[in-house]
Amino acid sequence: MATLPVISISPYVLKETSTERERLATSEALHKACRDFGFFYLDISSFASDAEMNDLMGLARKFFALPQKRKDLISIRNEDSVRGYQRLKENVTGGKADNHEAIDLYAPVDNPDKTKPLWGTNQWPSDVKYFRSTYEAWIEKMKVLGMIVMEASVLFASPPLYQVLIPSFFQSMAIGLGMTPDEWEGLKGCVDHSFWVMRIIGYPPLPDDHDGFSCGAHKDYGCLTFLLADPTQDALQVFVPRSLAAANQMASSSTIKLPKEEGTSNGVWIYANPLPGCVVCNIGEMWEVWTRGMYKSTLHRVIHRGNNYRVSLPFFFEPNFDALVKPLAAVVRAQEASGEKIDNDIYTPVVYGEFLKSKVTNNFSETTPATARL
Ligand SMILES: O=C(O)CCC(=O)C(=O)O
Ligand SMILES: [Fe+2]
Repeated sequence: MATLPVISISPYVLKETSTERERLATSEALHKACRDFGFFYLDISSFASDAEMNDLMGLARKFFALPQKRKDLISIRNEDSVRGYQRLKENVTGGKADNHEAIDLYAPVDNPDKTKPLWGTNQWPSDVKYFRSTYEAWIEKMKVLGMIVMEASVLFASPPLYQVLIPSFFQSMAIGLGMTPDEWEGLKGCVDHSFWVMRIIGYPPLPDDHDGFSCGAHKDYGCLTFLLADPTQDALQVFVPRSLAAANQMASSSTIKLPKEEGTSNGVWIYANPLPGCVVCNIGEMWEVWTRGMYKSTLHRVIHRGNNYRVSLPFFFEPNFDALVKPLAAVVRAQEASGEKIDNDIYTPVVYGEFLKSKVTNNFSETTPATARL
């Protein structure tokens, strides 16, 4: 059975030795995957080693194995209610407690003030040696990867348009979604101080009587997610419209009615099991706004019923906190040229930080869980 697309980023990582044809093939594959699924495997073996990834996993496991009291020392309740450690079931998605615990780290801010949502200071476990330095190094790498993938994916978003309108740029690598170089600079300026998020998540097996999921169905908020997960099988599920799953011969774990935010047709949940050397990559809601729906931000969830303790490490490469995210002129040109009818009201401009705040401040009180999705 087919899986989500697998795309190697190595032609962009090893730019000196790759050919333009290889880079274009990667760009085209990224564009198609973002357009069709919003989810794919990114082979990063040319960019990060197995040893690095294993170290991150090992440190996370050491932290989660600590006594509850030691973990609570860095509780989100000491801080701005999002930075730090959340106990099992403290995270809520769609009104239901998620069966996971996690450390959440956010981009550091100037003049931190923990009374302001999202504006506190990160909390690092002092009980696990090398935790901070190892994760800081990984975060720096993921920021670089974010920029590489952004540039690589915008290249091919509407090739026919840029071949027709700006043929002189056809050989150039800086064109993007039919973007002029200035437009690409503008988009880069929306992500060059990414308000990134790193989550270190631990999932005990989901009890049969738990009213909810390991992580309930949601879309990611921002730009690009790079998820490194341990080898546990059949935990992360991605929602794919039925026709697309059938056309790609994808196995489904279950069939359900499409969730209401996705429309009314049927869809299936397919597994996104980890592949060696790869992160699972998906796009967040800001890409949907930038591309007026050309790129899909896809629902996903985690149901971990196995009997091991699963660890996953998503890094969210997000827009700048103050970035104004609005449909890209190049996409509007492409959609108008193709005569596509787009409902503009769905994709109204949004300042990323405001959008994020509205997502995470739903439940800022002592008695209710501190963070919530959807
Ligand atoms: O643990 C996973 O596989 C996915 C977690 C996730 O989707 C998230 O934290 O946004
Ligand atoms: Fe997610």
